[in-house]
Amino acid sequence: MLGLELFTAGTDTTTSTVEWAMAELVKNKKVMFKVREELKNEIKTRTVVESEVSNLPYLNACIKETLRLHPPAPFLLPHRAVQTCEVMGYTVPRGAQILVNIWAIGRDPKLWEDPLLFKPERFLGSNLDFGGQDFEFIPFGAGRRMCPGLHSGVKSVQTILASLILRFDWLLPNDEDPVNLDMNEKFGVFLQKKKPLQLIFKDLK
Ligand code: HEM
Repeated sequence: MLGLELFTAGTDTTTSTVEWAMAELVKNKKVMFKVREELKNEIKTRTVVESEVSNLPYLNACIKETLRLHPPAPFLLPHRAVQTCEVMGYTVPRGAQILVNIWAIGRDPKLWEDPLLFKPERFLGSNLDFGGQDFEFIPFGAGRRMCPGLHSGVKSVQTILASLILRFDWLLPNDEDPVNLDMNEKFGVFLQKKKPLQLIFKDLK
């Protein structure tokens, strides 16, 4: 049972993050160029292994920026108040169900400059991390019930993206202009791309 829970909690979240990151990279050619350059400089093997992906600041900034704009669990998981408390002048009664809208927090113009733009640079040279301490950015939740799969999830996303970026050029079918790529979302427990991303991979050699 635990294995099944870990499997379901870990797969949709990880694949959704990879899909949104790929969509943003296809759409933002300059970002893709920079991330590919970083990977070419740092990774010398043809097959990327997990131990190689930890020191890739720009790739990591791209992953953070993806999770800011497209958190796979847009309301976290439902929580319940264990006791009555006051939050910003509101009374939250004991037993109330709490949904935290991290999708909206990630796009709040009071917290983020140009919130709707995909700008990984905003995370470079910043200590802002998804470890649950910075409440403006909690794609893995925070506190006792935060995601136990954070490290393995991030490692998987890093390794998958690094492998695909280094090895292939990514093209949209029918010569579609990436600028017009459909970025609409389908809301649910997990946030998915409404139109699944389709790409053609061309071997970079
Ligand atoms: C990019 C990948 C992932 C993201 C963004 C993500 C995000 C989240 C979020 C937001 C929560 C709810 C936290 C809260 O409500 O405070 C959660 C819970 C959970 N995640 Fe992940 N997750 C990811 C990968 C994984 C992986 C790989 C695993 C397992 C191997 C996993 C296992 C779990 C489990 C078991 C819970 C429930 C924890 C509890 O209720 O105490 N997750 N995750």
